[in-house]
Amino acid sequence: MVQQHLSLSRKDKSPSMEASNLVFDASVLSHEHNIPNQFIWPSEEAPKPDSAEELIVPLIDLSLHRTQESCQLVQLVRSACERHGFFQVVNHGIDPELLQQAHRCAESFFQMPLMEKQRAQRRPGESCGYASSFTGRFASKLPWKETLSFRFSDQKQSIVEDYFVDTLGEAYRHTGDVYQKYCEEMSRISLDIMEVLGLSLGVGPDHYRDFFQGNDSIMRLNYYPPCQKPDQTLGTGPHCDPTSLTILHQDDVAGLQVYIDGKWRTIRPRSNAFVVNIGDTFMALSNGRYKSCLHRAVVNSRVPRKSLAFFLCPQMDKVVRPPGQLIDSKFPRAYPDFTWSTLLNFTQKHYRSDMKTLDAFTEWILREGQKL
Ligand SMILES: C=C1C[C@]23C[C@H]1CC[C@H]2[C@]1(C)CCC[C@@](C)(C(=O)O)[C@H]1[C@@H]3C(=O)O
Ligand SMILES: O=C(O)CCC(=O)C(=O)O
Ligand SMILES: [Fe+2]
Repeated sequence: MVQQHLSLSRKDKSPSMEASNLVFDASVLSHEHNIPNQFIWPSEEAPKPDSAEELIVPLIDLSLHRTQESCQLVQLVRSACERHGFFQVVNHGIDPELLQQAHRCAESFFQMPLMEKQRAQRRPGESCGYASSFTGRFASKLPWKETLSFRFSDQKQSIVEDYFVDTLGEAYRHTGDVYQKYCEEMSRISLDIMEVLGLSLGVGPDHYRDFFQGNDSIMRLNYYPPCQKPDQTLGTGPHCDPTSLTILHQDDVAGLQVYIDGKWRTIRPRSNAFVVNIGDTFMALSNGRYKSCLHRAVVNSRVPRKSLAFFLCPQMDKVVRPPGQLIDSKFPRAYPDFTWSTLLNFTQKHYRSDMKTLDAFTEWILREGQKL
């Protein structure tokens, strides 16, 4: 049976899941030269002052999928996903005006006073809402960022627009409409990418597309205010996304870094491209053939940085299990069956997502008998 609500006693929680009493008000802290200790990361995790080299990841022309030239695209995707799980998509058909509006609406939201943003305050244990850093959620290694997260469902017509109007009022209908359209576009290109991933793994174009039909995804607006000590903190700490596929658009400020061959490397922003990466759930769906790779976001002392992240997730109770064709003696079953609902709960209530989430989760479900 699927365990929907995991009850966790306090003693089960790791110290990093404890809350701090701090308030992160970016309008004050971005000018502060002495940043609070809770934002200072240990030196082995803090970014080095020398700038990271650029990581060149393949540019996938999405307009070529379902054409005779798709063969080349499929090969590029396969080699990127076997190596590190990062690639970019261009010619995706997303209206540049919609993209611009999505950035503008994020800018307007985050520039409002803290009190106004807190009307959408994220509640403990929930993955949606506004968070000014994660002061109420974690005690140390706090991220230098503000986020606004909300749910998108392929099956609920105006879920995003309703979220904005219900949480922030009628004045946010336009913003809600922009993100509703943006998420619909993200969902559309996710399914196209799923076709390419299916072909690249030899299971055909429909297998993963069908699996993610009716997806129940998470959209997150990330806002990284300037920080006067950018070498001591991180905007988003090192982690692998627990979700299935992430489609990220960065504004024109660099900050995304991927850990490859023992080094942090930057993926520079390109206004016409989305950065796509494989998450832990897709790694499990590919039976470990495709990598969910460690990445982070750094901050700078001069300008704010924004990124828009669409985290593709399956329906909550869908069983995450790789297709039979991907299980053989070279690739025996790598992870047990699980549901996205259980993994999401694990990351929100029990374990702070990092580079080891999937292994920690696997051990946990086997130990706790949360298996299906
Ligand atoms: C399901 C999710 C949890 C996080 C948001 C989405 C996908 C990525 C996860 C996250 C970004 C990984 C790094 C740590 C985290 C706490 C963060 O810094 O935002 C993670 C998100 C979260 O748990 O809120
Ligand atoms: O802001 C970025 O560039 C990356 C953010 C990220 O990795 C995330 O939100 O999961
Ligand atoms: Fe991420």
